[in-house]
Amino acid sequence: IDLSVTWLGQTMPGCLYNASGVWCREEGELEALHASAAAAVITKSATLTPRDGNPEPRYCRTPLGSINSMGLPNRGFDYYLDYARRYRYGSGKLLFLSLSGLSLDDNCAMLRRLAEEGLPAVPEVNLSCPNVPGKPQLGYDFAATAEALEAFDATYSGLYGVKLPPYFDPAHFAAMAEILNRHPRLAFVTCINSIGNGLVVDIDSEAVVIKPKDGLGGLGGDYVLPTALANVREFFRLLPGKDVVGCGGVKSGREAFMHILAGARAVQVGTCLYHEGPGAFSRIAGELAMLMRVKGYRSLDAFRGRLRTL
Ligand SMILES: O=C(O)c1[nH]c(=O)[nH]c(=O)c1Cl
Repeated sequence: IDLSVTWLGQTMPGCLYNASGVWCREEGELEALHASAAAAVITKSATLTPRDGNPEPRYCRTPLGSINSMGLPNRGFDYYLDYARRYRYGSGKLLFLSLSGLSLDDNCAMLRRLAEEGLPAVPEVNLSCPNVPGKPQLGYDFAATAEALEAFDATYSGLYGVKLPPYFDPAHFAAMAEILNRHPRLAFVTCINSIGNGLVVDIDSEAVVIKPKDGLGGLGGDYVLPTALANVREFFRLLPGKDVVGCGGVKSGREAFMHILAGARAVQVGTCLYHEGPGAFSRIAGELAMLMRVKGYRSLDAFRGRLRTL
């Protein structure tokens, strides 16, 4: 059973890695991911300067997944760039740097700095952080997204990707695809980020469960799987020549299989990784391999994007 993935001009040993934000803010966490069965590593979304993020409690586990309003706590771009300078690319495990500047200038400054280093690390620009008060999600502003991508192309000459928020309407899928298809070096989109601004209520305390934004936060886990699969399948259809990375609701080989069937090139794990730790990657990979064996598939190419309609 071959779980390897060839994309971005490289071959990584498997198809699973972490969702940005989870188990990837500190170097020790990143090293634990690299040492695990994860096939790649992506860093916590970086801002130009370090951030403490929102007041706690800002993350809560629920029976169906998670809610978070972290507020972009991170060590700042230089910390992750330094890690990228020392990363062992020879392992075959790709390194992605997630960038989430608080302005277009900040995103371009980080892309410019990354371009100057000429490192194999691949940028994934986050268009979808839902938890910085006063900052609407760029990915829901089509004009601003179009402007940003023009600036990214002018700043960064390599391949890059974007992390998209979930969309919920065919007109929005079409509008975003029309914009994304203008950019040949935009090699992949990662679908989806958390479903923004959910509200979890604790009926015993009769209160919300996180402090920021009066309890509003991004949802992950079982809550988001059908929405994640829809975004993967729609953008797989609408973005010829680009890769789609599936993210959302993956907690076993079953959901990883669904994402790949929907068209995902590779699959990220967030909420499940937060709760289980990096051991989740070998478990999920083993379950996926077993599923493929039972179904008679020897590689991911044998079923990627083959979701049947009725
Ligand atoms: O609050 C966060 O840090 C956060 N939380 C999310 O669920 N997605 C994001 O992209 C970010 Cl940047």
